[in-house]
Amino acid sequence: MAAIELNGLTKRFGESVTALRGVDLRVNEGEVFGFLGPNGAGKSTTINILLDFVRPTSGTARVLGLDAQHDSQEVRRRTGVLPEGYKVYDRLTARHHLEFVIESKETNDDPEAVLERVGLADAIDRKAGDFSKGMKQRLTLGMALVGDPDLLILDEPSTGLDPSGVQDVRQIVKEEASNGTTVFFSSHILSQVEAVCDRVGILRDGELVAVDTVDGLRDAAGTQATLRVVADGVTDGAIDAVQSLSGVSSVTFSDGVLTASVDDGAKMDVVTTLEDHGASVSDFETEEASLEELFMAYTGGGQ
Ligand SMILES: Nc1ncnc2c1ncn2[C@@H]1O[C@H](COP(=O)(O)OP(=O)(O)OP(=O)(O)O)[C@@H](O)[C@H]1O
Repeated sequence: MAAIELNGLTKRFGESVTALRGVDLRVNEGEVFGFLGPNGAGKSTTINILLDFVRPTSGTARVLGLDAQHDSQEVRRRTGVLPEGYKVYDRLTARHHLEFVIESKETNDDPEAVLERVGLADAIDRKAGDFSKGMKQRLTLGMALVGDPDLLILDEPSTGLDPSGVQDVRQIVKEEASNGTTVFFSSHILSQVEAVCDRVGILRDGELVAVDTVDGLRDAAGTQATLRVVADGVTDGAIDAVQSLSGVSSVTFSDGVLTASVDDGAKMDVVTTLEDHGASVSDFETEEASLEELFMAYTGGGQ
């Protein structure tokens, strides 16, 4: 069974805005899936349809094998959600917020243990209205974790978080996934997405333009890796020879380091060509295209 299954999902707002255009997507159970796209691409609209906060114009959405519209209560009971821009209740404490979710989900979580996980145990009896932006976000994440959900939907979970908060989110996503929870999350922090996701989907202007592992996206986009070679005795002739290799571009040499953009198969050609021209190579490394570069390649810019 798929944890999330979208078929031909289309959403129009009024006459002029089409937020989603026939999106088909299958997210497997237990998968950590990163949902990416520039501002306004349709990520939140998709998430809102999964939770029946928004109704699609056409197409279907199934969540945990249930119909997102007809079975929305059951979907929400089994799903933990961190919605975009959630407003806390200013006069209620962190404990009260959690008790509210624990009651409505009819679970027996310990509020203190949940807040411990999100780094907020010390503030358990403080009013949420006095919390910083990051503390509010931590509280909202804690609320999403209540009841050991089968599916976690996190819309921009790292908004407002400091670096240690970003790391906490990463850790929690990993823990949840290792317990079999499916995690579906949108984020503009692509290094974080790359670190935790099994697969990513890239939405552009309401259309899903890519769904794959990060490695698969690299292969499909044909992006080149950056190769750096530390070598002595590199002559102009050696540099020219490297430059003329197929699958190699943007060759520069300074301070004893030759840098080049290379296709997958051309890395060793660069090293052997340098050696054939009398250079002595002491070290080399390659850096694959980052998810950020891939994102740019698939969307033409903008996060
Ligand atoms: N309630 C609404 N009424 C009218 N238009 C809407 C509504 N909700 C979303 N839209 C429009 O739908 C499009 C997709 O918006 P959405 O919020 O889903 O994007 P997003 O990918 O989540 O963006 P961001 O990264 O900025 O959060 C945008 O053009 C937005 O203006």
